[in-house]
Amino acid sequence: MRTTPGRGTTQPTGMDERGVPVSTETLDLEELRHKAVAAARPQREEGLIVCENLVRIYRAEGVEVQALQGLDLTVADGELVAVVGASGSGKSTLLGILSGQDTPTAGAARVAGHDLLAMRRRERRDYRRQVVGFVWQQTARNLLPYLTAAENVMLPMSYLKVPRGERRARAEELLDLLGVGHCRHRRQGEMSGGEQQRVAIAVSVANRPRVLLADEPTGELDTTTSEEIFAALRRANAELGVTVVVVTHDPLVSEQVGRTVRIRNGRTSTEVLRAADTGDSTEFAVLDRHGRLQLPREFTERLGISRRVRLALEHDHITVRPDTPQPGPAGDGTTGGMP
Ligand SMILES: Nc1ncnc2c1ncn2[C@@H]1O[C@H](COP(=O)(O)OP(=O)(O)OP(=O)(O)O)[C@@H](O)[C@H]1O
Repeated sequence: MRTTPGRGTTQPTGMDERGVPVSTETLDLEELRHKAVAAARPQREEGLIVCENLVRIYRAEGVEVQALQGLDLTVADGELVAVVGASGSGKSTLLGILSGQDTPTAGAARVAGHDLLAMRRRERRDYRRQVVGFVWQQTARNLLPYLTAAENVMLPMSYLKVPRGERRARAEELLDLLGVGHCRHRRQGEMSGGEQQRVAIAVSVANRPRVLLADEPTGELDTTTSEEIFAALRRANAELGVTVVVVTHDPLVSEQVGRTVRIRNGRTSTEVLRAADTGDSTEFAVLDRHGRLQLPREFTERLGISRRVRLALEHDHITVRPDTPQPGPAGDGTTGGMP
């Protein structure tokens, strides 16, 4: 006998494993609860960094801003990935979450086995000291002005109580690796912007983090100096094995790194992969785990696509067409489409 939904009356219809009578309504609710939990549970994906359906909503003075709207991103151990996107697309928000400075509103984010939504204070502190390193855009923000370059690199190691001799040796090794060994005795004001950023990279990797996060590290630099910074990031990635995620506005970045991920409206939309041997780049649309993809605005505007499209499965591709037929280029009545 079923209960009437919403009435609050429950009729015993069976026994649970302890022999306690269970109503149909209880069973239904239990089942629904299990289903909801299973649906919300992210599918485990391999990767050093795994973001699934990441949402970050800011609330300020009664106004809500959805900075991340279900972002998926997987970065393998040892990768160097650039994140690009228009201003306000959510790049810094993503980096703030990955660095452990901010927590997402919903979704899942794991970095090197740390669940970024569940971290308590102590784990978060250790995570920020040892698992991730950070380089900011503002050169002045990365270094303490009254310390020399070598002292700046040694500082994070002192938090982990690394012996002084070891600290000095590693600082010198890192500064040499990044091409700024000549700056070891200089203070911030005695170095160029590019040198300061390379010292900042040395500081960020001093404690051997698994991940290096850089937010617009070339934002205040000219093109040549920017290339030096990307070369330093590639060096840190190749020689130290640190996984690098760099947010940038630099339009030429896809020539500097193997993988460039574009964020649009708080979600990953496209990726450019660059072949290591030929240097050829190919752009892909990103398909999320629900099969959703974002069509490039220039395509949809060109074909007047706004709310709906027609999909057709061909033997080796899918066509996406406007819901109303468009005249072909030669006025031949064929429809415009996107193979
Ligand atoms: N603390 C905050 N409070 C309210 N809204 C915020 C806050 N931080 C960011 N936002 C909003 O969230 C959205 C994403 O911001 P975010 O800084 O992540 O973008 P971005 O892609 O890094 O932009 P930019 O390239 O200009 O730095 C924007 O609409 C921004 O106004």
